[in-house]
Amino acid sequence: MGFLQLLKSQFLCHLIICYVFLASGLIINLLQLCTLPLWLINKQLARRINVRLAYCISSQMVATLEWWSGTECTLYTDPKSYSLYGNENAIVVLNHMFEIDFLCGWTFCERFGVLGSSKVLAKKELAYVPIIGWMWYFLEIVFCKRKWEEDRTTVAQSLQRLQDYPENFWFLLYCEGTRFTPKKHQISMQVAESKGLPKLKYHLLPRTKGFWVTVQNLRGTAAAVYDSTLNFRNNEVPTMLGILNGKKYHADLYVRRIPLESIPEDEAECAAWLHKLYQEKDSFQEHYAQTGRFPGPTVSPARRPWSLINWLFWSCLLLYPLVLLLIQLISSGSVLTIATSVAVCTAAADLTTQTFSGSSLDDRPD
Ligand SMILES: CC/C=C\C/C=C\C/C=C\C/C=C\C/C=C\C/C=C\CCC(=O)SCCNC(=O)CCNC(=O)[C@H](O)C(C)(C)COP(=O)(O)OP(=O)(O)OC[C@H]1O[C@@H](n2cnc3c(N)ncnc32)[C@H](O)[C@@H]1OP(=O)(O)O
Ligand SMILES: CCCCCCCCCCCCCCCCCC(=O)OC[C@@H](O)COP(=O)(O)O
Repeated sequence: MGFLQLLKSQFLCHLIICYVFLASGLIINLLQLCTLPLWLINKQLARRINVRLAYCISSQMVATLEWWSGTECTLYTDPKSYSLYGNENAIVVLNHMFEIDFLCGWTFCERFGVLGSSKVLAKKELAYVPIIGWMWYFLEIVFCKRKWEEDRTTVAQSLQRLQDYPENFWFLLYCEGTRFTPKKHQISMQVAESKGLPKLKYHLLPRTKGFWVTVQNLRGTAAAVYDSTLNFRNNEVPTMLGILNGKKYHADLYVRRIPLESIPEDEAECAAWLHKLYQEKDSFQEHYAQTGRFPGPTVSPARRPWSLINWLFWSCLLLYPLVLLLIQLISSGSVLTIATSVAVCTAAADLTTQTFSGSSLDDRPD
């Protein structure tokens, strides 16, 4: 293990990264709150400011993936579509298999300049997660309760509001609705069988209602669906904790651009179209399992320095008072104060480990 790798695995480094993220995140949430009166006066300006503030939060996680862990992200796509990425609104359909697949998605958003404005159809519970969830409120993220009777109107209304969004955005949809596990897969394939649909090997059966409502309400707003299929080389199982430990992964993303006009408007036809899409996605994963690559040409869009610059800015700003506090603490010589501080840090460390294990964020019953 080299010196740099040893450094990256040190708990103190993890504590610093998390401290900068949490402290800056709460400051940014507060700044976002201050933009509320502006919404009444100039909504578009308020939206643009919030896009930039959100970038300051999400790009820190991207910086951890790109600059700390050095994870490589390769894009398999048609060169004709490539020039459109980042220059139009799009609905992104992504498989949900890995703990960090959203982070890889964010990395591609960063590289195509749409990170601050990127959106997702997220479960309502995530709205209450400090920093990310609160940030999402100001980004007009669409939340669902996964109760169709309620979602059909609330989701449609939230999507309609995006019609005059002043920046290009990608809207992420995990049609599988939850992360892949063998147990969920088994149940989902029983549903497929009962509906007379072909079985999938690498995906859960897609939930079609969210896709249909999204396509219908973003017609005229989004130009295309980006059908995206993600996998990792050499059967890597990437985790947030691995990223924090500086472990380098190799992500491959296969993207097909499908014009929105080619997707059926009728609900049943749209559902059948989505099922067929997932059968195709399954065949791409099979191809990956057999050959170690997706079909078609590859490009590796370069990482940009902004996420690193943003992280360095917040680190300088927030580590300075922390160092001063530490010096004061040690020079106070009080055993009780020092012991209390160590206990608080240990509790924070425990909380971070639990958060990174993802258990609280990812808990739809099988
Ligand atoms: C160039 C680069 C390109 C790309 C880069 C990639 C990405 C970057 C883009 C953007 C990044 C932006 C942000 C990312 C950041 C973070 C993301 C993090 C987290 C968010 C993740 C989530 O929260 S996922 C959970 C929430 N989302 C969803 O659930 C979406 C999918 N669900 C739906 O669409 C649902 O239909 C619904 C939620 C709208 C409603 O759910 P409900 O349960 O009420 O209804 P359903 O229709 O789903 O259920 C009834 C029907 O389902 C059948 N059924 C029953 N059991 C199952 C089963 N196990 N599997 C499948 N189907 C089942 C049932 O039979 C009913 O069938 P009907 O025929 O009667 O409809
Ligand atoms: C700079 C980096 C330092 C970070 C330190 C702090 C870490 C805080 C991390 C918070 C990240 C929150 C991102 C939200 C994304 C969570 C993904 C998720 O939760 O997906 C849910 C789906 O799967 C469905 O779940 P189910 O309920 O169906 O199962």
